Amino acid sequence: MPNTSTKRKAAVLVAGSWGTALAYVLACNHFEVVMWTRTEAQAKEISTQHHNEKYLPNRVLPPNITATTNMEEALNGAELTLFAAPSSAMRDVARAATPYVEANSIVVHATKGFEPESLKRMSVVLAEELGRPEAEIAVISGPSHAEEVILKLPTTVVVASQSVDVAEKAQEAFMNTAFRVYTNNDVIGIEISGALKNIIALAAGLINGLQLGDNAKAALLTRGLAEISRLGVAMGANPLTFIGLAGVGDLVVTATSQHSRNWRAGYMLADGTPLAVVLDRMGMVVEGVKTTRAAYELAQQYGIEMPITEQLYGVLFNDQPLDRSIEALMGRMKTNEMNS
Ligand SMILES: NC(=O)c1ccc[n+]([C@@H]2O[C@H](COP(=O)([O-])OP(=O)(O)OC[C@H]3O[C@@H](n4cnc5c(N)ncnc54)[C@H](O)[C@@H]3O)[C@@H](O)[C@H]2O)c1
Ligand SMILES: O=P(O)(O)OC[C@H](O)CO
Repeated sequence: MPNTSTKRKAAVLVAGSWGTALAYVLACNHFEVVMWTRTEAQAKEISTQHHNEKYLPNRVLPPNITATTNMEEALNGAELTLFAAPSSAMRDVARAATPYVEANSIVVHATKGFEPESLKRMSVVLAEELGRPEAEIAVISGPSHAEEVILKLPTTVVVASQSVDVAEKAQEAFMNTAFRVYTNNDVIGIEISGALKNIIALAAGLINGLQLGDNAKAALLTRGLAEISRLGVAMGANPLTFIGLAGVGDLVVTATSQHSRNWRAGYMLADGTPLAVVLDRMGMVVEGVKTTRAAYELAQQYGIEMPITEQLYGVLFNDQPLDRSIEALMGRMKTNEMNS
């Protein structure tokens, strides 16, 4: 059915905390936003009660955000299509959406992670499923907790695409006085920094939980950024991206905020709570867990040293005691700061 409305429409797939917060930004910018969600109950809650209680408790959504479980209804006539699924679900969501994404719709994703088995970046997964050139896909990333975006607290992010036109159209759609959007063309760097900072945020939660002090936290962030950049550059990123909003900006906000699910998961792990119990208690996606495995494997593929990732991998997946990990990091061979 052709969309005869003159209002600009955006589709947001799916309705987790980040999809909902970005839907709110678009709604503030006068888009008619239709979210796609898996369950009728959530679609009804959003469309009729204007709440998404599980993912953004106590927040009222404006009436120009509705939700549906019908993919065609969500995507029909949308000039912008935003994918905000967890990385492990991106391919399935994209595959279900593919027949209905408008040919001229700007495609943006907001996901911070890699596809678990293939280790592919999200724009690669989307390009494969949607049958679009990678160059036409944009990623939105940067220091941005949904809990603050929904309160209209000042937030700055980056939209990256190899296509200047796509990046500028996405910038125009999202930007407002509470939500400042920069453009960038380094999709690889933006996607890698957004994914890998979650590993360091998990480790930061552990450091806080173990009360290892501010010196340790500062060292973690700095050396964390060094290993993120090393892998990123090996994968084709621009090194300068890592000192930008999606790099150091997002690393700081995720590793120092109690809003962060990754930080909170690390904090809970510090007292010995098993990973499965932590994830169950969180009830929301903690991308850093799967990303630790992905980065560990990518580091081996690219021959890159990532000592923090390696130690966290041991803690998460091989029951390595935390004190052994600290010893291993502090007892590494003497080296030059600029080497590794
Ligand atoms: N929450 C934030 O502040 C924030 C900010 C920036 C980026 N992100 C990124 O956005 C992505 C989504 O995170 P979130 O915070 O919205 O997660 P969330 O846990 O709040 O919500 C996840 C949503 O995905 C849905 N979902 C899960 N598996 C699915 C599947 N197989 N098919 C369809 N739907 C599925 C869930 O029902 C839920 O609605 C992550 O990559 C995250 O790193 C989050
Ligand atoms: O809550 P987290 O840990 O998934 O982090 C949220 C955002 O990525 C912060 O920019």
